[in-house]
Amino acid sequence: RNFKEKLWWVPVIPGYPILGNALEFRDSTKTLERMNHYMLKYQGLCCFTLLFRPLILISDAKFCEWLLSSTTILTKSKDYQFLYNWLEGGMLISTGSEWRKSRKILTPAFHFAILEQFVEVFEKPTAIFLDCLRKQMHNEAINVHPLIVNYTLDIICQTAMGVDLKVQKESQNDYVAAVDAMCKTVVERAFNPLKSFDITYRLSPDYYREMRNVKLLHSVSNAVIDKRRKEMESEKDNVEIVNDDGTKRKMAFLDLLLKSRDEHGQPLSQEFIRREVDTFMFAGHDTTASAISFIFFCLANHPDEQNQVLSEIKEVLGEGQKITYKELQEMRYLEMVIKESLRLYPSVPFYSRQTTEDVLYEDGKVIPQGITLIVSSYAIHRNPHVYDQPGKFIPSRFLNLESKPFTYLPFSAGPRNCIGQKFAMLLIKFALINVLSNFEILPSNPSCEVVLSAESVLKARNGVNIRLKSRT
Ligand code: HEM
Repeated sequence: RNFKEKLWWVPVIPGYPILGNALEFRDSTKTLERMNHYMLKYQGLCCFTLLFRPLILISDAKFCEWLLSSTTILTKSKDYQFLYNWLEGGMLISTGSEWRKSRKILTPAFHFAILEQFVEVFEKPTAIFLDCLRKQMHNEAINVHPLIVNYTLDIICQTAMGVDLKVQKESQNDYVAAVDAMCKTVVERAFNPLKSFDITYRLSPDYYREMRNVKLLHSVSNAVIDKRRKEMESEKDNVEIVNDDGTKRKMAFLDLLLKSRDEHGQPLSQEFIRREVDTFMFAGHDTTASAISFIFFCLANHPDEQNQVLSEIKEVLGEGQKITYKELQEMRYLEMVIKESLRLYPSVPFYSRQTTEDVLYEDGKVIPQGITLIVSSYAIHRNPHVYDQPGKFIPSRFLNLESKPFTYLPFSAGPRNCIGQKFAMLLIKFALINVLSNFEILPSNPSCEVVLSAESVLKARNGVNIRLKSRT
C-alpha cells in the first residue's frame, strides 16, 4: 500500500489479485507489443505488478532523460541478478564502486585508435562468414541468425580477446548453445513469478541445467584468459609497445585487463578478469548478431534501399579497394539503414533500473525505494507522435528527422550507456559492405515474417529467414 500511495501520480494497469499482471507478460513473443500498447494508452508512463512486485514502464522522453542521465539511479534492476551465476559482478550488472572501477579500466579499450586497428582483424573471420553464406546459396529459406551469432563471436574473441575460437568452423558450438539457454532463462525468471524466487527455482531441473551451462561458459572464458596470458608471457614485454611515431600503443580489451593494476598496485584477480571477459563476450556478440540479422531481414524486403547502399559502397570504395576505418566513417546511407533497423528492432528492447531509496521526480512526485523502472526502447521507437509511419522501414527519415532528445535509444544513454556502441557500428558496417558486395539479399521462398521474442536480447522465434543470390 505504501508504494501505491506514493505512486498516486502514475496510472496503473489493472491486474489480478496476487498475480498482478504476470499472466500478460509470461509469453516473450507478446511482451513487446503489450508494452507498446500500454505505452500508447498511458502516454509513456504506467505502473504494473508481478506478484507483489511494483514496476514502472516508461517511454516518455522527459522521464527517460531524467532517469538515464541520473548519476544516482545507477543500480540495475533485480532481473539482472538472474545473470549473476554466469556474469557474477561484471560491468553490465555491477553497481557502485565495482561498476566505476570496471568502466574506468575498460573505457580506453574502445578508444578510436584501438577500433582503427580492429578493421584489419575483421577481415579473416568475415571471409569465413562469406564462405558459410556461400554454402547456403542453394537454400530457399536460410535462417541466417545462427551463422551470424558464430561470426560475431569469432570477431569479439579475435578483436577484444586476441584469441581464435574458430566457432564458425564447428557445426555445433556448446558455448553458443549455453549463451542461448542463459538468455531464455533470464527472461523466464524475470516474468514468471514461480521461477523468480531462488528458493523454488533451486529445487527445479532448470537450476541444474543453468549450473551445467555456467560451468561450461566459465571454462571457455578461463581458457581464453589462460591462452592470452601465456601468449603475453612468451611475448615478454613486446605487448607494451610503441607505435611507429613513438607514442605508446593502446592495448585491446583482454591485454588491458591482464596488464592493469588495482589501487594497491596488484594485478587484477583472475575472477575480476573472468567476469569482464564473460560480460563482454555476451554483451558484445549476441546484441550485434541480433542487429545484423534484422538488418538482413529489412534489406531483403526493401530492394530499393539495398541498391542505394550498394551504390554508396561503389562510390566510396571504388573497385576492389580495401576497407579501412576512414571509409567506414564515410558510409552515411549505410549508417541510416543500420539506425532505422535498430529503431524497429532494437537488440536490447528494454532495460531497467531499481531505486535504492525514495527519489523525487518533480513537484512532489516521489518514486519509492525498491521500484523497478523499465525503459522500453521498443515502444519509444514506435511512438507515432515521434515517428511518422512508425512501423515502416524508411532509413531516409534520419536525414530530416528533427532530433528530439531521448526518442532514439538503441544503445541507452547517460553514464550507463553501451560502452561498445562504436565497436558495434564499425563491425556492422564492415559485415554489411562485405555481404552486399558479394550477395543480393532476397526474401525467403515462401516469404516469412519475423515473430519477435524479447529474450534479454531481441530474437526472432521463427528465425530470420532470407535467400541469397551471388552478385558475381
Ligand atoms: C548493436 C549492438 C549493441 C546494442 C544494440 C547494445 C545495446 C546496449 C544497451 C541498450 C545497453 C544498456 C543496457 C542496460 O542499461 O542494462 C548496453 C550496455 C552495455 N553494452 Fe552494449 N550493445 C551493443 C553492442 C555491444 C558491444 C559490441 C559491446 C562490447 C564489445 C557491448 C558492451 C556493453 C556493456 C559492457 C554494457 C554495460 C555498460 C554499463 O552498464 O556500464 N555492447 N548495450
